[in-house]
Amino acid sequence: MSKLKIAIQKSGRLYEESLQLLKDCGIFVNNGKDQLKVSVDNFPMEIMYLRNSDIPQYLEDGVVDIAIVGENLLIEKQKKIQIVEKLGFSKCRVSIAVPKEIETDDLSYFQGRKIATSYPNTLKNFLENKGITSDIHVISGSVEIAPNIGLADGICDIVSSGSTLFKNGLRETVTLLKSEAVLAQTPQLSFEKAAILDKFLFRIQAVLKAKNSKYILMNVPNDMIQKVADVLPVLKSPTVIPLAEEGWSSIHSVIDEERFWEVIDELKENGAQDILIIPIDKMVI
Ligand SMILES: Nc1ncnc2c1ncn2[C@@H]1O[C@H](COP(=O)(O)OP(=O)(O)OP(=O)(O)O)[C@@H](O)[C@H]1O
Ligand SMILES: O=P(O)(O)OC[C@H]1O[C@H](OP(=O)(O)OP(=O)(O)O)[C@H](O)[C@@H]1O
Ligand SMILES: [Mg+2]
Repeated sequence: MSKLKIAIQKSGRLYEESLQLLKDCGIFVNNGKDQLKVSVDNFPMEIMYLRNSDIPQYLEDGVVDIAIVGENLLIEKQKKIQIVEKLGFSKCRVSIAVPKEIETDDLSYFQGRKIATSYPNTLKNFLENKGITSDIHVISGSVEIAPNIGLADGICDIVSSGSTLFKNGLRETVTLLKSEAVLAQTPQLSFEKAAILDKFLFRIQAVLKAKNSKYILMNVPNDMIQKVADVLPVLKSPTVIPLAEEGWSSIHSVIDEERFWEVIDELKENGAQDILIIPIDKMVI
């Protein structure tokens, strides 16, 4: 029987959340990461632990079928690889930064100047579109140090919290792109493997939907049920269960976590009390 080969980062920013996602999908990995190729007992899948930066090539060559990889890296490596699902973690952006004393945010500052980066293709395309010609200096890590050691006038690198820039006396000026972890697939997938991918994707989507949703329950006077139901931005219609106390009901529903904060005041104004918000483990709609 075929197994779907998935590449996961061996160590780094994507590693833990990638494994957690597999676990949330009910896919249990027995071995530690020192073993670079691991089989899964309860799902037709084989896991390969690889460097994030090598993954786009492996996908293109069909060495692996699918992978969890940084979206920015797929853009950088310019491979024709399809993103199957955005996974919502390892969110970051690729930005240009300058020493904080440099006051301009204008890209023309970089005309003829030197920029250090680990993402030369992304930067080159961006600058070309803006009509700027710079000297792109490629380094593979610790890019933020470059201006301090006189290696470059600015940098182009990943920014998340901004703390690495701050600690190195740099200031973010222009954002080139936003990125998050994605599930990507090789261009050619057999019929059998595509069917396994569908099953895996179904599980991933159930996990992702559950992450963004909460189970909500509250007590409401019976004459206010309709008004409260109108306020709740719910999936279908809420479940209404009578309370032991005459004239009151408990309303249950599922709500987007973000929307909850928008409607909480209106729920209270319409008589909702004892509002509980509970995490959901999986969600299949
Ligand atoms: N500070 C960060 N916050 C959030 N996401 C990040 C951050 N740094 C990197 N990422 C994302 O995680 C991915 C992996 O980054 P990481 O630094 O772990 O590996 P890498 O340097 O790209 O590669 P390799 O596995 O080849 O050593 C990046 O491509 C990016 O999408
Ligand atoms: O804005 P922040 O939250 O500070 O994150 C940004 C930093 O994180 C990444 O480096 P990482 O720690 O992955 O080290 P690396 O250069 O060895 O990949 C990136 O290259 C930045 O240096
Ligand atoms: Mg990194």
